[in-house]
Amino acid sequence: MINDTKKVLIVTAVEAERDAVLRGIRSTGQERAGRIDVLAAGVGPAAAAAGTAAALARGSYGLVVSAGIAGGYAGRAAVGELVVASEIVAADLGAESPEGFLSVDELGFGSARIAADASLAARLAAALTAAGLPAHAGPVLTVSTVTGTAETAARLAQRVPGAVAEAMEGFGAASAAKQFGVPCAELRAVSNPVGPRDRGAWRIKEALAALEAASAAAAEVLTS
Ligand SMILES: O=C(O)c1cccc(C(=O)CC[C@H]2O[C@@H](n3cnc4c(=O)[nH]cnc43)[C@H](O)[C@@H]2O)c1
Repeated sequence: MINDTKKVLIVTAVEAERDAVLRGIRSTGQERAGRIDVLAAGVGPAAAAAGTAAALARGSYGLVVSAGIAGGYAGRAAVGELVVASEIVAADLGAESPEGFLSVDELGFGSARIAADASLAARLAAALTAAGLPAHAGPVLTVSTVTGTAETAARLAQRVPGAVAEAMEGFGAASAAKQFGVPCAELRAVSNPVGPRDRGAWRIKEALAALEAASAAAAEVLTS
């Protein structure tokens, strides 16, 4: 925790993710659990931003963590593995043009990238690895539409070299944290490969179990 008088806010999309995070944190002890609030704010960047901003306005938090399940990019993060964001990238925020995609950075409207707290991200990845959980650090993309074709997967992987995973809330939570001057992180468990849509192949139970284990392993780093 960056400021030990303040609490940690973990933001998930859905209640199943929130419950997995809470199970993991509570397994490490009540005192630690009392220093972390976990909020299910809804699916997508707008819900995450609104929910995170409302919580930050109400409470006194020193860190925001976007957490949940995610799609993993081929060769970067496999189903059941964890990812820790080095940066959180709004990968589809911009404009199409005949010459290709233009990011908001190129359009001159701010930035589609928010850096995660680098020291925290490194300590998180190390804690997961030390607990025997496979973890990969790199850019985590935020998309408003779940990737469902090999073409889109390839395009996004090319747009953000080194991308390890995609989800739908990180940039929203991180934008709210940035507005409040609070550092942020993103921690996800991979439920599916990014690529041609096959919802039946999503391993949600396995990913939620990995998220629970990761939350237990991460609790000390988040609160110290
Ligand atoms: O049906 C269930 O039991 C269930 C339990 C937990 C979570 C879910 C979700 O559908 C969560 C949606 C959430 O997952 C993220 N996600 C997962 N894979 C991807 C992906 O390939 N691309 C983008 N986002 C992904 C995302 O953050 C959604 O909010 C269901």
